[in-house]
Amino acid sequence: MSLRFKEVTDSESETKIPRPFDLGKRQTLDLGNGSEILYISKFVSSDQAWTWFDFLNQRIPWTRPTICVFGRSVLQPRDTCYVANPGLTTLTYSGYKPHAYTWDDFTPLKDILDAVHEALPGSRFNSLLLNRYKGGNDYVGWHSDDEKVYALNQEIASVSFGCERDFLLKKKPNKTSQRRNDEEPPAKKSKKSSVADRHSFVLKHGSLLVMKGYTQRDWMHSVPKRLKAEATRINLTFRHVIVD
Ligand SMILES: O=C(O)CCC(=O)C(=O)O
Ligand SMILES: [Fe+2]
Repeated sequence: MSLRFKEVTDSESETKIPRPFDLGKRQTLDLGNGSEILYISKFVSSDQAWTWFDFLNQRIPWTRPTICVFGRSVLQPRDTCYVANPGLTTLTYSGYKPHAYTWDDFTPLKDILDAVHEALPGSRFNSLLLNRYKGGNDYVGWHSDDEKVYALNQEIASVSFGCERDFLLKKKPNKTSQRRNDEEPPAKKSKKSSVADRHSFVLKHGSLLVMKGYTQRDWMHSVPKRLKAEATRINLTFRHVIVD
């Protein structure tokens, strides 16, 4: 059923290819209706992940922009930076248009992108949103990455470094799920939706989480405040802006 993980060990790639990447255990979570989460807890070794963390923490030109939420201007509760292939449509989210740096500005980002492409055959990401959470007060609220520049079924690959944080998923109350649940008797309906419509992951240092299929159309995600999480976390979400 949808709550169970399927585990696959890709031990061949570990022994044959010398690299800092350990694609050991892959877990998949079927969210239903064409949405799926893939999680690789040891995507990169801890040492490699700390090397990249230090580079990103020190060298990325982090900014904390003012964004517009429900018509009000607020300081975004985390630092951010954006990198994209030249010539792509400009990204706008919450009324904010981040400056697009190029991959050449930060060479290690190309290495991380290569590692992600290698782990996800067939993927071709062309942009990257970086987030830095400087402690448990920093967060990202419930949202979907469903801006017009992305396809409805775009895959997003999320790499985490530093402090572990909870990543939550919540199903949108959409028509698709309504139609499916209409076939159930009312008592069973509410119980079923409360169990399977929320999931959480602890995103580890050096991990890769992939939101696949229609996850952005049908689900929301968040990284909530966690007052005990004192250390800094850096997260990279690789995306694909539609090219006409
Ligand atoms: O920090 C994370 O794990 C998620 C970030 C995120 O959802 C986003 O940048 O859209
Ligand atoms: Fe997101």
